[in-house]
Amino acid sequence: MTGELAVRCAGLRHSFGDTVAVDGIDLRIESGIVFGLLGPNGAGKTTTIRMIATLLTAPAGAIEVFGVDVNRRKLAVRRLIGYVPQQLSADSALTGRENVALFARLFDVPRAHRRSAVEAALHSVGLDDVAERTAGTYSGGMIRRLELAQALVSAPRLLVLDEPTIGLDPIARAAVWQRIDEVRAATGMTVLVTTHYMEEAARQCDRVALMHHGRIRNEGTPRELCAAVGPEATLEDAFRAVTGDALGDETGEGLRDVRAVRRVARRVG
Ligand SMILES: Nc1ncnc2c1ncn2[C@@H]1O[C@H](COP(=O)(O)OP(=O)(O)OP(=O)(O)O)[C@@H](O)[C@H]1O
Repeated sequence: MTGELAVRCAGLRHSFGDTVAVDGIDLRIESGIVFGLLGPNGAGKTTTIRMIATLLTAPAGAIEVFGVDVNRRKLAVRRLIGYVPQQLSADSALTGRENVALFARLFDVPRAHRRSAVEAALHSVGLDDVAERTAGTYSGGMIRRLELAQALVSAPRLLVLDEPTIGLDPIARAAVWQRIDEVRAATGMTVLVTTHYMEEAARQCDRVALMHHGRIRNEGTPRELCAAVGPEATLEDAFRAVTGDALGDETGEGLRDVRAVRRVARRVG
């Protein structure tokens, strides 16, 4: 580990009207790690990462990505980041290859390298064989891997994933993480992921922050956070210990109430 910071946030806030979504967050994410932002629906995770990914302006607070100021140099930051949103970002009418090529253009991959970058991204997620099929014919797990390829095509130093495995079966979830792990091993890419799958976070994340009502309530390695609660404690226990309630429920859906499907239904091509 180099000690270089991939992300630094200080005093980050955001409100939607009267709703305070993010209420003064400080974060330091070291380069090269997988960092998990955990919490129930409505905790403020998506709002936080959208500000880090330059998609939402931070009205208060400072954010730097690899030392670059997000508020002042949005375009420079965008070149460093691959972002996989919770909402569907693949076009079901385009082939897998066309979808990735579109992102290569959008993210300014130099024309001379575009074709090889697209092929490398498709290969890295194991979709080479189906690249000529329209995305509308893909399974949920394949769509998620296609979206990963879209985010990876610009060779980001920071990959930001919003609930990357929501609604996927265990095999598809494992496949998504396997691909992420392989790219990390090859490139040293940093990963920032939001999730409310606590077991997955315990397995995949080097460090996690527990978020509740717009604030970070605790941060550390999964092992540290669990050990602080008890010898047999899980991350869910660690979460309960800091929030003091039955796992959040900030929007009426509990932490355990995993939405069965992605927010936007897949169009069938
Ligand atoms: N565009 C918006 N307009 C109004 N309120 C919003 C908007 N986006 C988020 N909120 C509210 O801000 C709060 C934080 O939402 P956010 O989506 O950041 O939480 P989250 O932890 O990512 O949860 P989820 O997993 O459900 O997305 C919630 O109360 C939510 O209803």
